[in-house]
Amino acid sequence: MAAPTVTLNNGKQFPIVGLGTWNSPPGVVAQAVKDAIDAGYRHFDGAHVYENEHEVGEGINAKIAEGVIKREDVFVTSKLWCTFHDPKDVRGALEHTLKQLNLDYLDLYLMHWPICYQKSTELFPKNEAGEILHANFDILDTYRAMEELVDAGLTKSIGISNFNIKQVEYITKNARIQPVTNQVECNPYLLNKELSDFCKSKNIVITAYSPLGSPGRPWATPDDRVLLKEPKLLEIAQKHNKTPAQILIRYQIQRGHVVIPKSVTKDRIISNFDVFNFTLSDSEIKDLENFNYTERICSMSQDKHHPAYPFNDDA
Ligand SMILES: NC(=O)C1=CN([C@@H]2O[C@H](COP(=O)(O)OP(=O)(O)OC[C@H]3O[C@@H](n4cnc5c(N)ncnc54)[C@H](OP(=O)(O)O)[C@@H]3O)[C@@H](O)[C@H]2O)C=CC1
Ligand SMILES: O=C1CO[C@H](CO)[C@@H](O)[C@@H]1O
Repeated sequence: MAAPTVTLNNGKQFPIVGLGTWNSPPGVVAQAVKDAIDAGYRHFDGAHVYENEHEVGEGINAKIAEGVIKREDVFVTSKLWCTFHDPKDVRGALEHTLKQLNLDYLDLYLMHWPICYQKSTELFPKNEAGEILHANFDILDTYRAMEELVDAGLTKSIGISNFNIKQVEYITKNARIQPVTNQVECNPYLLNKELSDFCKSKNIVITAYSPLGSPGRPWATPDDRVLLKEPKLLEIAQKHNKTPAQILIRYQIQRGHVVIPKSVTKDRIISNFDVFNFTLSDSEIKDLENFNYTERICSMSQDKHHPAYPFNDDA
């Protein structure tokens, strides 16, 4: 089955379901990418900070070499990490990612966070007291350096991630090249309605990350509520003869979002893509949105004093 897409504000096609790759270990992720391509995925979400881009590229290139896909058939996303916000470091960061992926261009490059750190070989540079070494580049200056990457043909599109409404507005009002997406956490524990509506009004697609509640995140504790085990979700899944994960992925699609579930498990990779043959009713969606529990998985709380920290207005 051809991968269903949405049309971005620059006319490019963005496959609605992509494979997430955070916490996909080296030694495993190349096979996951290959399994995903065989299952019909044409969209891969990566980042410098995931430290596995070399293998993500290996998986993609293996399938190109086999003749299963051509480069132009897949949509490859990466993200500018917080240590490279200085406009003069932006191009080098993308070139490094392309080298890791062994690709000539990206389809989409996102500013991973509006917050930024001092340039470093460490991903999270810290002082001796263990505090993050923040930097203070204006997100618009960093974004303008990303616009030049489109001009240079190094990426087809650019976008943002973890930006709040004010930050999205600041970029859209001043950008020469509009961001195509804002990639943000979204699942029934974090609905992000206002942000989603605002982005829609600006013709910016929401890409929903941690759609399954990120059960494998490194800091999950036994006391955390587990989205995939919510009784109402299990009931809806049973009714449709679908898995709870398929219901959560379908929920994002019906909100008009693009969605990037991560898995390195072949049968999950396959079933997470089998979400285009059923529809949730309005009342089922209401039930999913009524779990009465709010959780932010990626809060980056160590950065809450940075002037561009996006979640200080959150309840
Ligand atoms: N822009 C940003 O700041 C962020 C972006 N992201 C992106 O979004 C992607 C997805 O989010 P992520 O936080 O990884 O979490 P997800 O919500 O996608 O959950 C992934 C976890 O769910 C498990 N899983 C996958 N499919 C199923 C299934 N069918 N049934 C049961 N369990 C399942 C996976 O296990 P297993 O792999 O073992 O099968 C893994 O432990 C990331 O991988 C990354 O690409 C994520 C966080 C922040
Ligand atoms: O994409 C992400 C996953 O992990 C990172 C932390 O290690 C987050 O900062 C980030 O948003």
